[in-house]
Amino acid sequence: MGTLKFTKMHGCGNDYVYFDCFSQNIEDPETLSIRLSDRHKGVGGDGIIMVCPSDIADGRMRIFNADGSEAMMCGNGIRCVAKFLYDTGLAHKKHLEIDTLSGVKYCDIIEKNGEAVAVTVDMGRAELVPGRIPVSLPGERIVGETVSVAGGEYEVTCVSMGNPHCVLFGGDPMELDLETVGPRFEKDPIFPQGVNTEFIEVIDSHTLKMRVWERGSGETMACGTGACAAAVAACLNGYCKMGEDITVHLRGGDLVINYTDERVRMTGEAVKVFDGEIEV
Ligand SMILES: N[C@H](CCC[C@H](N)C(=O)O)C(=O)O
Repeated sequence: MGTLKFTKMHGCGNDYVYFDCFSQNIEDPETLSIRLSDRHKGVGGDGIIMVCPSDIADGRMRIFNADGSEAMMCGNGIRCVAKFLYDTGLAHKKHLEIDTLSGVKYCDIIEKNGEAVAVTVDMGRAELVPGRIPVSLPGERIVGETVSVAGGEYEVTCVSMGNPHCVLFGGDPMELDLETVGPRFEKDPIFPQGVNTEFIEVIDSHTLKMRVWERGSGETMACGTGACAAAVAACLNGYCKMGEDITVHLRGGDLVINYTDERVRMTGEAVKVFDGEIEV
């Protein structure tokens, strides 16, 4: 038996248990994520995130959903990883490079009184080719297409931000029975690796309201890659304009997204809640 030091952090209420893996090792992160994500018997969170050393960047992020599955990318998580590296001195730099399973991402720290309070992330290019999302549908891209999915006919736009997203536009997402419809999208066979699903109300050409059902974690208070996918989809469907800032209102807070052909940029908070130790 031993102990692991952790830091609880969140971005817009999307909370994870973070581990400094420069100085400690985690044998079985899948099992640990399932155990610690439990909000009654564990620490509580949407998963765990390991902050690891890297030969090619200032650090490397590994993220595990609450069900133990490892994901390719996490937008709220990478902002907190940047904050962790900056605040702890592991990489006390305003411009940080963080390696992920979907490549190196570039982060700019926004600091106040010597601490990182928010981060701007270059999330890279949005991927629209169905086979690379992946989604098993014909065509060069899936934008505003009505398809049979989740037991019904829905108009969807599919985007990868390193992880798969399915975006739908409609009325107030707070009126949705997300517990019922979310898993139906997540597990639908047209998404061979599962999918994160965003339900969007367009408020105006610069503002979206979003609710999300995340692959491997269920409803979360926010999803950074999901907000990026939603802004990309809003531009592709003509609700918003490329190159202009789009504010996405999520249940846990706001993110500002800017989408161009070359890259998607996201800005949002990164918050430390507490440090702790856990017996393993
Ligand atoms: N559930 C996601 C990973 C977490 C993404 C989300 N929390 C974010 O902030 O981007 C997946 O399996 O692709």
